[in-house]
Amino acid sequence: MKHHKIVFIGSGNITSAIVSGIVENGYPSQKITVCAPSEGHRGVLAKKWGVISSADNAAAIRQGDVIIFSVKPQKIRELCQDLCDAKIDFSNKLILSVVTGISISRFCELLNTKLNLIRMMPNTPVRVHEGMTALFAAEEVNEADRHFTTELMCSVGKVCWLKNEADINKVIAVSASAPAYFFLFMEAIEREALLLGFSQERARLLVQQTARGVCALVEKSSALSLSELRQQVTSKGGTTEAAIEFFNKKQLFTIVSSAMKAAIAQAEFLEKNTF
Ligand SMILES: NC(=O)C1=CN([C@@H]2O[C@H](COP(=O)(O)OP(=O)(O)OC[C@H]3O[C@@H](n4cnc5c(N)ncnc54)[C@H](O)[C@@H]3O)[C@@H](O)[C@H]2O)C=CC1
Ligand SMILES: O=C(O)[C@@H]1CCC=N1
Repeated sequence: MKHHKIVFIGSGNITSAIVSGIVENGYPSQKITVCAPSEGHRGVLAKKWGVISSADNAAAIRQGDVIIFSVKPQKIRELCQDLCDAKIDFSNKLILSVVTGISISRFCELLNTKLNLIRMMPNTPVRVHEGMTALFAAEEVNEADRHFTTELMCSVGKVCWLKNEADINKVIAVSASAPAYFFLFMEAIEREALLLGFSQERARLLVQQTARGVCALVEKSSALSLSELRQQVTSKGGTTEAAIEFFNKKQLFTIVSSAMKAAIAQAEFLEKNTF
């Protein structure tokens, strides 16, 4: 992989996960700058991974080849206004954005220029090189930039390219927000294990190792559907059946469907109402 100078604008959760993942996998830390107004997270990243840290977005962007926007959507307008005031030339840079709810056309409008922009929707497991990242590029983005972005994110997990920008909002519901759904489910099982009298350490082990085993089994069993794997655990008249029947009675599928629709609706709301 080419080692371009990468500048992250925003040093929060997802930047931290990507930076940790790519540096651990050999991306040279001195080719990475992390920006944020306050020392906090960027200081931690600089100390832990040896990346460069800066409070000056404009100066960092000027010397960067690849700029990754990684701030909350609510911050983007003010940020772009500052960058417009600084009269930055974006023409020879690859712009990557993980920002939810900001379309390519909106970004160009806010920065008042055409951008060589790829939207990325990663998830926090990039931290352990097991991320899932969806990508969408504007038509004019060249093959070399698409290739660099694919390689960068493949170094911390799997990548898929989307044909429609609108699918970014769907991917948020399916894979970007989804780690939180799995954590929530694990939390619920862990909490009940504690109430059943297991120690914190034992409860965590039981939940964690089960989740790990489930993922490994799913990966090894590509010929079986998820439903078939579930049925292999569920004996007629047995314990699992009793639990699954309860989930079904409470309409777990409807709950999950409504939750995912809520995530998509929020992405669409942010698209329309961030400004
Ligand atoms: N956390 C996640 O799992 C994922 C987040 N995203 C998206 O990534 C973006 C960032 O999310 P998080 O990292 O979770 O948020 P966060 O709140 O943890 O981090 C935001 C960062 O932006 C910085 N910031 C705020 N204003 C700034 C400015 N003017 N200039 C430079 N930096 C500034 C903050 O100091 C902070 O470091 C959001 O748009 C989110 O939707 C996308 C995929 C997954
Ligand atoms: O909750 C959020 O808005 C971001 C987008 C995907 C994961 N976290």
